Order: sequence, then C-alpha cells, then structure tokens
Amino acid sequence: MSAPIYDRVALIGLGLIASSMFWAMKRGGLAGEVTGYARSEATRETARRIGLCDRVCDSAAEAVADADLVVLAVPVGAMGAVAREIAAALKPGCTVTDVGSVKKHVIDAVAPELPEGVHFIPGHPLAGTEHSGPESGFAELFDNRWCLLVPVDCRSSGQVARLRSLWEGMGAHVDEMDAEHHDLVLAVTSHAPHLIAYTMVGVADDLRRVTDSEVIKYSAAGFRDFTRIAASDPTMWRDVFLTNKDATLEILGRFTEELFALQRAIRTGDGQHLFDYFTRTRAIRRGIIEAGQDTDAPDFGRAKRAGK
Ligand SMILES: NC(=O)C1=CN([C@@H]2O[C@H](COP(=O)(O)OP(=O)(O)OC[C@H]3O[C@@H](n4cnc5c(N)ncnc54)[C@H](O)[C@@H]3O)[C@@H](O)[C@H]2O)C=CC1
Ligand SMILES: O=C(O)C(=O)Cc1ccc(O)cc1
Repeated sequence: MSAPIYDRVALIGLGLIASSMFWAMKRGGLAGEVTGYARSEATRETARRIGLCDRVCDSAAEAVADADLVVLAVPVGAMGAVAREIAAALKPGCTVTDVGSVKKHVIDAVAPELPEGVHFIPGHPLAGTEHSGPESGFAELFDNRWCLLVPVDCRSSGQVARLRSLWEGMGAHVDEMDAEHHDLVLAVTSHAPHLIAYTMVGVADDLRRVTDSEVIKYSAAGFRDFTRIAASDPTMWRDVFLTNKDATLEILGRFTEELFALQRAIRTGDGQHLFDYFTRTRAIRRGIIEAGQDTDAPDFGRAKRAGK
C-alpha cells in the first residue's frame, strides 16, 4: 500500500459524514492516525465502542493538536464556534476543511477565526443518507459521488491538490467551484427539493381523511422517497435553510410561480400546458443520462473516463 496522504487527520463532529470519511480513509490507507472529537460524551463513548477513530479525544483542541488535516463535520450553524474552539491549537501550516452543505456562510464564519498560515479549503461531498450519528457511516458512501472544493486562497493550491487526492482516494470525483455559485446550485439540486419533501410529508400527515396506515400502505415510489428525505436530521436541515437563505428563497420563489401556473392549467383544463411542461422536464432527465452525469447510473464511471 502507498504512503498515506496525511499522517494525522482530526475529525471534529462524529456523525454520518465524519464516520464515513474514517472508514473510507482506512479502506484506502489514506491517513496515518485519525483522531476524533464530538461534543456529546455519549457520541464519544459510541465512537470508542465501535472503533471509530484511532483515538477519541475529550476536547477539540486535543484532537487537532499535530493534525495535518482537520475536518469540520458539524452542522453548518456550529462551524464558526468550532473553528474558534480549535484555532489556538492548530499546527502551523495545517489544512482545515469542512463538509458543510452551505459554503458562503461557512467561509464567513470560519475564515476569520483561523490563524495566519493555516490553509482553509472548504468542501462539500454530495453524498449522504437520511441517517445521522457515529454508527451511520460506511466506507462506500463517497464512491462515484461528487465532492466540491471551494478554494478561497490561491496560496493554498498545493494543499488543494493534496485534499483532492484524499477525496479521490475515498472514491469521489472532485470539482472546484466558487461559494456563491455552489450555494445557488445546491439550492436547486438539494435544499429546495428537501424543503418540498418536508412539506409533502407534512401535508400527508395533516390530511385527516388519509389514515397513517393508508399513507404507508399505498405509498408509491415518489412519496416513499419524500418520506426518506423528510426523515433527515432536523438540526442539520434547520441550519442549511437559515444559512443559505437568499439562494433558497430565490429558488422557492421561482418554484411557487411555476407551481401556480401548473395549478392554473389543471383548473382551466389546459392540457397543452401540462403536456409541454412534462415533455420539457423529461428531456432534462434524458439529457442527464446521455451526458453520463447521473452518478447512480451503472455506466457513470465509463462515461466520465470517456471525457463526457
Ligand atoms: N447528512 C448528509 O447527508 C450530508 C451532510 N453534510 C454536511 O455535513 C455536516 C455533518 O453532517 P452529518 O455528518 O450528516 O451530521 P450528524 O448529525 O450525523 O453528525 C454531526 C456531529 O456533529 C456533532 N456536533 C454538533 N455540534 C457540535 C459542536 N458544536 N461541536 C462538536 N461537535 C458537534 C454531533 O454530536 C454529531 O456527532 C453538516 O454540516 C452537513 O450539512 C454534507 C453532505 C451530506
Ligand atoms: O440523502 C439524500 O438524498 C441526500 O440528498 C444527501 C445529501 C444531503 C445533504 C447534502 O449536502 C448532500 C447530500
């Protein structure tokens, strides 16, 4: 096995993403010693019991001391406070990254807390599940998924390449993007869809005519997917919406306009509008498949290697 990419990695926050990173780094021999810290004693105890991290520390400062790479894997709203907590203990020249679902807020909250000479390279793996906590992670989570890096300082380019190698070693495809664009893209592809799923499940729950057992028994695939997404961690998603406010509101505004137009077409019996709309959206799905950009499609890797 080749030399690890980082001798010492510290994971702050030991939930789905950090635990998946730990198992993926171990699978690939990508890190020497991995230390970990989570705020709750119960989470640290669970981590010790299941062998998550080579060493679980009782403070964030202890976990990051001597680390070459520090990964902030806490809810987006907690990133700034965690950065403040570790700042004085960071090794000069180390890299700090994060995995938060929102980038502009994290950069504004974390960058001012870090000392000169530390490389801050925000990141976001586009991979997850509705599960959370230290026992939810698995080594394959990032396989064939995208990870977006959002470099903020050109002096860190060598360290960006190193972090890219780590994500590639964990199975991901890596792209770089600026923070504002990231937050708009994610508002369209992830944040607004999650809010719609939360709403749809809430509506079903409110409909007293539909009993719980009917909703469960007759769930077609679409609604089943909504219930899975709507089971995601409430703290994490509260923070996503509060910190990616502008982009999410922009997308929801457009969504509402289109929904009203569809609602009107149904009311007035305008089948042409519905047909044209659904024809357009079907072409988008087919375009994604043809471009080899569906990471779930079995031939995604082949399409990517062919340079599509
Ligand atoms: N769950 C998902 O599908 C994805 C999540 N993300 C992002 O990754 C980050 C972590 O998410 P998950 O791993 O899913 O969360 P999780 O809920 O599974 O784990 C979060 C961990 O952070 C700890 N924590 C919370 N506040 C803390 C604090 N102030 N100090 C120290 N530890 C603290 C919790 O105890 C827990 O161990 C979030 O920022 C989220 O936006 C990114 C991609 C996918
Ligand atoms: O479970 C799902 O369907 C997801 O969408 C996972 C996910 C959640 C949040 C992210 O920032 C990235 C990926």
